[in-house]
Amino acid sequence: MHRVLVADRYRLESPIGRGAMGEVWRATDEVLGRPVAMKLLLGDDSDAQTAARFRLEGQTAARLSHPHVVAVFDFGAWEGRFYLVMELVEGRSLAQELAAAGSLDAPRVAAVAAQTAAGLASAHRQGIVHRDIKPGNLMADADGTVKLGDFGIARFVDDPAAALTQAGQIVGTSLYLAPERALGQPAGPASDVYSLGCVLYQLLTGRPPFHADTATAILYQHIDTVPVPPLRLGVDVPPAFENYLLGMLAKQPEERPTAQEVADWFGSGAWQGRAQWLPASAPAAAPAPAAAPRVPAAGRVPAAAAPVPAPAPGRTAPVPGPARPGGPLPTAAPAPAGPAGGTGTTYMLPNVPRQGGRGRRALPAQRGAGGARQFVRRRPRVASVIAGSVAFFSAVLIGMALFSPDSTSTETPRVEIAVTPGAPGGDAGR
Ligand SMILES: Nc1ncnc2c1ncn2[C@@H]1O[C@H](COP(=O)(O)OP(=O)(O)OP(=O)(O)O)[C@@H](O)[C@H]1O
Repeated sequence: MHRVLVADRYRLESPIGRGAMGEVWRATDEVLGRPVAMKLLLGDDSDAQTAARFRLEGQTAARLSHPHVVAVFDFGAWEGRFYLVMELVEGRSLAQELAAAGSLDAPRVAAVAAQTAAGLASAHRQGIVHRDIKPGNLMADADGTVKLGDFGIARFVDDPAAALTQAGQIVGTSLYLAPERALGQPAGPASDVYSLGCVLYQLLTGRPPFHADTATAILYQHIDTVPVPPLRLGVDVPPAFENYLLGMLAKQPEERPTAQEVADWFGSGAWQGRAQWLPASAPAAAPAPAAAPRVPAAGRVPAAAAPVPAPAPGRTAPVPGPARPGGPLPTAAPAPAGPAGGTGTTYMLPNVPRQGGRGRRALPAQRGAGGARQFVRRRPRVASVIAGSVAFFSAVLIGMALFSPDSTSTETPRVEIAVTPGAPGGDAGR
């Protein structure tokens, strides 16, 4: 059979699969004599926006070099179509692994968590947010090593000009979409951590944390519904694992661990232990949260008997999200479901002006009108000290006003009431 040679170099061998943007082929790089994966952009390059997204995918992924990120080798155009040449991952995606097994056991999910988070952390260090973490974009090679692929809709965190989707749109999969994105805010690194939390939850339990008949209903759940702890679903998972996972699903981006913390924590084996609260957002030099008391496998608390930990104030367990925004959620315009599991959806959202700053700290909702309420909820002790101080100084000032030499009187201070001349009963208040 005559096989096509692309760009005088890549011999197409057999199709692997097809996604929203292109078809992926197994190919041979005839110059270097090695197998590769080649993604060919569907259609031609006349659609400038799609072509720009495809080009960005190549440029974005090419910046990354990490054992848990699919390497990108080449990018170009051939006969009016763009192509991307990638490391060939000989194995299957986590979506396929999940479909075959129904659910995965805790050690496997912990390994997926550690490896994916390590790849994600390397992207975040480069200022790149993936924005489409889902089982279909996690590929496992023959020995189970996970690689994060498809940076097709990633964009640089600090580059507003790189927003290649139409103004007012977000792209992603509703099943894994972070609450802040459901509210129309830009994706930050913490949004990827949330999505990874959703994926891990699904791998463990066999179902995503939120599911409903419509994408809009799922978005609401991301915003204000607390996920059911996996232990309550009868899943055999150590309490520490469950607790940490629920922390990744925190509604507030700043309450989630970073990707690097997730990688360190799962990589340390701490997930085998009893529940513990996540450490407060620590400076980079602080020890990783691996300090969890490690419980030998034989001494594990049986999952069914383990209590579900109560949420710590302002930390760890997901808190009910912010009240629903005043207006209705924007109408979802469903797109065809992707092959990787999940409802692939593009949502029309009102334009949210991007604010300065990067990543987790740049989300406008956390700085908005509800800031004082959120502060009180998160720092109740600090808030009560401030309130007490204000009350104390107010009392001192009132006392000074009432008992200063000019106004001091042995009589009970009188309350002056403004009386409208001629008003009946005008002195009734005395
Ligand atoms: N580097 C690769 N090595 C091996 N298989 C790959 C590679 N990249 C993608 N694939 C596989 O090719 C298929 C299509 O992948 P692609 O990234 O185009 O779409 P998708 O992720 O499934 O969906 P979408 O792009 O719509 O999110 C998937 O089955 C995926 O697992």
